[in-house]
Amino acid sequence: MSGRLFVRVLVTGLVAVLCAASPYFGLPAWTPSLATVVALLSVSLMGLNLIFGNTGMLAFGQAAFVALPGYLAGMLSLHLHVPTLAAIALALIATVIVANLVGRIFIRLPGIFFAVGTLGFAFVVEGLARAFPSVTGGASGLVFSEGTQLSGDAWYALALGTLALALASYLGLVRHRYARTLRVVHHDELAAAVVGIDVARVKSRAFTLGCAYSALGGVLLAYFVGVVVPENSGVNRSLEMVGMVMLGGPGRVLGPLLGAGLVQWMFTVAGFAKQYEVLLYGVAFLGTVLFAREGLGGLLQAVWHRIGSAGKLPPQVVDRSSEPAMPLTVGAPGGVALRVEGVAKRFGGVHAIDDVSFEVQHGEVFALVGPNGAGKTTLFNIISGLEMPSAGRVFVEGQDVTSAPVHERAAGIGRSFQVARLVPDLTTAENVMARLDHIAPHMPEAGKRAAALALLGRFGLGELANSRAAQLSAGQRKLVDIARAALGSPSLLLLDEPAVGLTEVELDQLAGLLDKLKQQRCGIVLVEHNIGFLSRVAASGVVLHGGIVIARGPIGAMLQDEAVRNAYLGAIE
Ligand SMILES: Nc1ncnc2c1ncn2[C@@H]1O[C@H](COP(=O)(O)OP(=O)(O)OP(=O)(O)O)[C@@H](O)[C@H]1O
Repeated sequence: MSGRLFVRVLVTGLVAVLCAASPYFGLPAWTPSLATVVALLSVSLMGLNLIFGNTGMLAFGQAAFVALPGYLAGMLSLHLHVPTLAAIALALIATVIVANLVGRIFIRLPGIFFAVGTLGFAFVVEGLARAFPSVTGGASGLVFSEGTQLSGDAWYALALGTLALALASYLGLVRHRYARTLRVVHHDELAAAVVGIDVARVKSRAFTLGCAYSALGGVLLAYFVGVVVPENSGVNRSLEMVGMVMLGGPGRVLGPLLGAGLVQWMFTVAGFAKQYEVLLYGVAFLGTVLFAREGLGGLLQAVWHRIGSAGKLPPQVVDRSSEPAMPLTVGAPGGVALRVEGVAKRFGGVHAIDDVSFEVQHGEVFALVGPNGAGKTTLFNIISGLEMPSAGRVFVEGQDVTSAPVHERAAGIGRSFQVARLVPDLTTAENVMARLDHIAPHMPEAGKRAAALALLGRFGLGELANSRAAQLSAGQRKLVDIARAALGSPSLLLLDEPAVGLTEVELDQLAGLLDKLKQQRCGIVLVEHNIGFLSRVAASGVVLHGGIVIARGPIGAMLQDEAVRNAYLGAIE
């Protein structure tokens, strides 16, 4: 263990021990009982943090999954006389099953509908708790007496143990590959799908897993407090949970603990001056949203990094440009990388493209040209799997991929966008690794890093490896986006207006990059309005106009064609 790491572990351990012992210091209102509530609530909030903070899903009804296991366990004990531990276990299993079903239903809904759906679920759970008083205790709730069999200190120890286990599992889970995957999904679902992430599956699993944490904290909290009431599962409670996650720092490991600790302590202190309670909440939440969006966790992390990096040299970029980035899957010389066969797409009454066919060879740069609205993006979306065609077929390396989902095509098809779709707070290398996570899932972390550095080095972008994407110029981001698309030597690269916004130097860099990709026998399809650049790098192509192919062949002859000049005059002259 290095000296610096040893100091960090020692400091962390000391702080953890001090925090655990703090309820016995006689701080105002900070008692073992309150600390038990905070610890168990933090476990529940960790679930919401995973769903909302890490994955970006607007789960506004999370309290339902905190209260539900309490109700289920209570009803099993009360009505069916199931022993306590078995009732808790069964209640947890049932809650996770319900969460999985709810997740599967709502996860495919766009942001606000997911939020409203989860709110609706919270209403349903609260409504059921009120509607059947003979089973649920109605407005006065279900009372548990089992919790009193443990002393206050024993409860505190149990809560701390549960929190420690939850934190350890969370830290083990949300790192490296999984952390990057969640970041990319959170930031940009379309880019996530194109780098190979099965977005619906990732979101559904994160939701179920998050609900499992919420349920664990919730069921223990119900036994500790001795009662579960309908309000515990309702919308107000759910929104308070969101507020606590925001206050602690969304996506931060310690965010739930900090948020729960501060809010519950404020709540207890303000309890002595009840009229200030809501005002305190309001000020704390507004202050977070307006002035500290990274929450308390973000502030602490900044301080921690400052201490950790004092006197430390900036990370060295290792030049691995001479190493192969990954085993090259080189296409057969002269083979067909892409065949588009009679593809059509209708959006209602709009014929975006109609009966488009062409082939792209390995090692060829193929131009897809046309005025705005010609159907180029729609065609790219169909080839990469973001849209299904209304008619026709798409073959990559001779394989019919027409109905394959986008993430399953990612290894064979790399795609870049008009505006680079990188995650701003990940480094350049991490953004590149996010693609490797899914096209080479079994590669060890160190191997992925080496492969990312090698790729960036080979394309002259090695110096950017440790910079956050937000620090790069627009042109640099674009080059990184293109290099990332080329990772793993896909059979086919779809580049959407790669030259837009690049300086002369960057254009030369891009031309060099395309040359290297041609040598790797990659088939490249280029949508580009910069005719000078196009003529420099592409040999042949097709011109689309109004969704149909109006010209095809060698680039020079194609652009001289009368019909093309009429349709596309502004761009060519
Ligand atoms: N999701 C959609 N729903 C309805 N119409 C659409 C949709 N996507 C594209 N279209 C229509 O399909 C046609 C082709 O659009 P597309 O974006 O593919 O053209 P483009 O050549 O990429 O244009 P640009 O260069 O401006 O991006 C346009 O008429 C557009 O309005």
